[in-house]
Amino acid sequence: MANVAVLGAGSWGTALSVVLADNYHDVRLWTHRKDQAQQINETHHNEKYLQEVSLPSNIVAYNDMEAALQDVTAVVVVVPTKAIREVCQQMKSVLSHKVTIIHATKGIDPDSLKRVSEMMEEELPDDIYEDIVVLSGPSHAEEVGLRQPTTVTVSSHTMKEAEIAQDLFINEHFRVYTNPDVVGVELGGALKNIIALGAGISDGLGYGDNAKSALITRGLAEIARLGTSMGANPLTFAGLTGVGDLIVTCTSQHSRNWRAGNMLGKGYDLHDVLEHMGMVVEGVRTTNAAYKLSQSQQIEMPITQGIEQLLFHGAAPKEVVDQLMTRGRRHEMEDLANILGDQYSS
Ligand SMILES: NC(=O)C1=CN([C@@H]2O[C@H](COP(=O)(O)OP(=O)(O)OC[C@H]3O[C@@H](n4cnc5c(N)ncnc54)[C@H](OP(=O)(O)O)[C@@H]3O)[C@@H](O)[C@H]2O)C=CC1
Ligand SMILES: O=C(CO)COP(=O)(O)O
Repeated sequence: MANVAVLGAGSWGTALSVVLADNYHDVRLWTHRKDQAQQINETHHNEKYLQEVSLPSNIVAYNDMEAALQDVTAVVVVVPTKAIREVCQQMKSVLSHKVTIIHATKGIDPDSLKRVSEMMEEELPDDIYEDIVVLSGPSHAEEVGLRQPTTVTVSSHTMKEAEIAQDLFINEHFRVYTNPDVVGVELGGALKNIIALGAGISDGLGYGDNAKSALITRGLAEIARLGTSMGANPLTFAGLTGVGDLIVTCTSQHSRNWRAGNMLGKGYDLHDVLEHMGMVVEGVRTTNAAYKLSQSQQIEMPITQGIEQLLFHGAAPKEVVDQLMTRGRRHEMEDLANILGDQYSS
């Protein structure tokens, strides 16, 4: 059994700690809030996130990162995308031995346009890890915390590191696959949040299942279009971290992105929506990142473009839907063949 640090005591860090604790690892759940660490250790509940889940005694909360990282063999980073660089800098200042590093964050940085593992590689010295492992897939913390059946994928350039992560997490409730396509796994998990905002907006406007299915399907096409242009394998988007995560995030009321979109569709203002959520809604910043990438790579992403207009330029939800529905005519097979490559062209 291993000593594992989980950096980030939000919903997902807490749920992943439960999986690791169920596998008999000693889990150090690090939080940047001293009062939260104390509260978790006293009550064995995380009162702010995932309150209903009772935490096993082999999860101990820490506020001191140096103490949390002492003698660990693996570190799981689960903070919002915007905190990744800061947390890596803190890690770098106190970690001197080699560990397996896994991240479970889903986003793209709108300033540097980097994926999370790329930002981590920029911030961390390469002598403290072999490779960064990405953990992604359809996995709402609320269900994982209740030990409901869940499947995820771990990905790294070296299979050995992905398999170490697979061994740490896999159990009878939490099935872990491996996939070597880091770019595809990471982009699928980040970009689906944009489409989930769209699905929530559609539901908030009172549109039905036809509209949502259209968003999921055409959303997948634009995710795969940008993804393959950035080096992803198109097959990855047919897997758990592609269509799998897209389905769960667009259809589950656990999804923060869906819920935020739903309020936007009902006419609430973005600032008020984010205040109300009180948890990270990654799709907002990632929409801006993906929009900028689509512009620089000249990739057509009409749904992302519409959501960018709605979030940041005052477009009304109904106006965005009207624009999407009245675009020029398209040939579906040509679109799909373009994503898959020449061998599929008719
Ligand atoms: N929730 C889920 O079901 C899933 C989430 N994810 C991904 O996991 C990532 C984290 O999400 P989630 O846990 O749900 O988010 P939450 O909003 O539930 O929690 C975020 C946590 O990160 C902490 N945090 C924020 N900024 C910093 C910082 N600078 N330094 C240290 N800690 C910080 C927050 O602290 P504070 O309380 O002080 O704000 C909070 O504890 C996201 O990228 C999300 O997309 C992936 C799969 C499932
Ligand atoms: O990534 C998730 C499920 O796989 C969580 O999505 P939300 O951030 O929208 O809740």
